[in-house]
Amino acid sequence: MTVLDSFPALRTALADLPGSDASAAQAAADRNGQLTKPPGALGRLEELAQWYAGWRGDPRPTISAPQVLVFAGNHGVAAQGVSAFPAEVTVQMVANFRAGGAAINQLSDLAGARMDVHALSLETPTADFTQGPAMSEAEACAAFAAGWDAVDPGADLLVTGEMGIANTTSAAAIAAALLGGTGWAGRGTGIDDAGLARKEAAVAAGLAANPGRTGLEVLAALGGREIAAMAGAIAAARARRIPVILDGFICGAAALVLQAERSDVLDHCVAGHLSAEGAHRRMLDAMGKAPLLDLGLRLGEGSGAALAVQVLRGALVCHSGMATFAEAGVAEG
Ligand SMILES: Cc1cc2ncn([C@H]3O[C@H](COP(=O)(O)O)[C@@H](O)[C@H]3O)c2cc1C
Ligand SMILES: O=C(O)c1cccnc1
Repeated sequence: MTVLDSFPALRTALADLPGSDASAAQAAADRNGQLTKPPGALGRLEELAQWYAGWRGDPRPTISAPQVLVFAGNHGVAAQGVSAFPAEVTVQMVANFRAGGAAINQLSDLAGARMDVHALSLETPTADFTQGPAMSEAEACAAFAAGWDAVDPGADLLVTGEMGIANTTSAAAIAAALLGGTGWAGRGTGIDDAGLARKEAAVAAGLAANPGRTGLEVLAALGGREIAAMAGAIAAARARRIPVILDGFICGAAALVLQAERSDVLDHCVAGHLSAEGAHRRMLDAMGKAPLLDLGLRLGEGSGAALAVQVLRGALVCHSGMATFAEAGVAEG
């Protein structure tokens, strides 16, 4: 049982995470070189298949048990008028997820994924970070641990998604604190110009009220429970060698927190898509990740990542199912 009750304990857990299986990745690369296609003709699909093979320790893998995790949390900073929607929408959408009515329900079904929804203390929003830390260390650790424990050890692929009105403000503040610069706030649910100005002011106030923090301290100071839980789930997936497809801007903020703690911690993750939230590209650049899809989505919930499961599946059905030149009697170039 991994102990996750303090930041030092979380740091120990992150330091202990395993790496990819180099011999499985090499065997997959060798197989890729023998498949009936011109070298490199499947583009990024080839790289994806080898990456997945390495993490699963299987040179010829398939995806049979994907899991989609949706975490929900409420944010004190919503009181600053930073979302186009009221905070009650968070709990209402949790009911919608449970009834099967949200976009992520449809996309999880399409991906053949198990989908679990975890509502995290919705009746107790985080504190408004423009005034001080959003969460205590204990609260942040509890949410991280909830995310860690939510990962199905039998899953062979993980998508992490979220729901939390005002969480694009929280994600922007995390990015600003960890990466520096300005312009991290975007339109989120579709806020107007006055709202965007309030959002930028809230991010600036959050940084001023929570100075000099790094990694997990930033998560507690400016994050939310669903963001902490996504960070915990992404880390737990690596502990079990389960590859992760990252979703949009908010999921990206959770990933950034982990990266700030350990620079190579996201090696088991790919970026599912480029969100229409303006600063997502900058965030992905900082992670060194190129998105698989670019469809103008700005929903969250794990939606873009769930769609990208199909791309990864495409990579693996080719890699694992194709004939070699020798098997098919096709002449090599
Ligand atoms: C009906 C509805 C469903 C959603 N599903 C995801 N989000 C997305 O919007 C929120 C972030 O945007 P902001 O920071 O502007 O509040 C998050 O809950 C995110 O998951 C939704 C938002 C709404 C309104
Ligand atoms: O990219 C995201 O995750 C996102 C963008 C806008 C609103 N909700 C989520």
